[in-house]
Amino acid sequence: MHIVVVTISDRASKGIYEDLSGPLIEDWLTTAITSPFDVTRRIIPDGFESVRDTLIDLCDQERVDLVLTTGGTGPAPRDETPEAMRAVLIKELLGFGELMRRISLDQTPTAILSRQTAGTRGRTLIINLPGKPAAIQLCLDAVFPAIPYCLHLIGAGEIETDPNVIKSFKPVG
Ligand SMILES: Nc1ncnc2c1ncn2[C@@H]1O[C@H](COP(=O)(O)OP(=O)(O)OP(=O)(O)O)[C@@H](O)[C@H]1O
Ligand SMILES: Nc1nc2c(c(=O)[nH]1)N[C@H]1C(S)=C(S)[C@@H](COP(=O)(O)O)O[C@H]1N2
Repeated sequence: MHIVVVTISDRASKGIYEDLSGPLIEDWLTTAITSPFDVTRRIIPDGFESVRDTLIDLCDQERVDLVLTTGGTGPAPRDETPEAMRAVLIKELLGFGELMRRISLDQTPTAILSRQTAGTRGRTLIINLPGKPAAIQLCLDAVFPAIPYCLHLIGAGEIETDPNVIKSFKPVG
């Protein structure tokens, strides 16, 4: 199970501020997943080509099972993560963005500004999270119960979670 966390931020990629969201995602995964996996992190600038080329490389060359991105989902001119996703995904999974926006509204009214989405390309599942560190745990707690089954359905690696942290749901039969 190979997982890659991609932080998408002009300023974090230039070292103007420290990337907090990428490490938060890695820590969350380490707490929640009990089966063998490895996780690597990348930090890239915002922008359509930057995000598209990174995601295609991770899916088609690196054959990563799960890609979690953070940042670039808002309405600002340089926020082009959703446009890049549209160029990369073969199947969009709209429920991920819908659930994360719904749950995030309890935290902030600006949750509706995130255009985060998810989907698959080959045997890779890609999920966007907002850039704000405060969004990470909330969004992962919300959507992760469905991720092991999704990975199973697309023929990616199998994943087990600690039921005290995340109860994965797998339909029987
Ligand atoms: N990866 C991150 N680590 C730490 N803080 C972050 C991260 N991403 C976003 N933030 C925080 O959330 C704020 C808003 O994030 P947003 O993604 O809108 O940044 P931005 O204004 O588009 O600029 P940039 O893309 O250069 O980070 C940032 O100013 C920063 O304080
Ligand atoms: N849970 C949660 N979702 C959130 C936020 C947040 O603080 N918590 N910030 C919102 C804000 S202010 C913006 S602009 C959008 C897009 O952020 P991004 O461009 O960093 O991805 O995510 C939104 N979703």
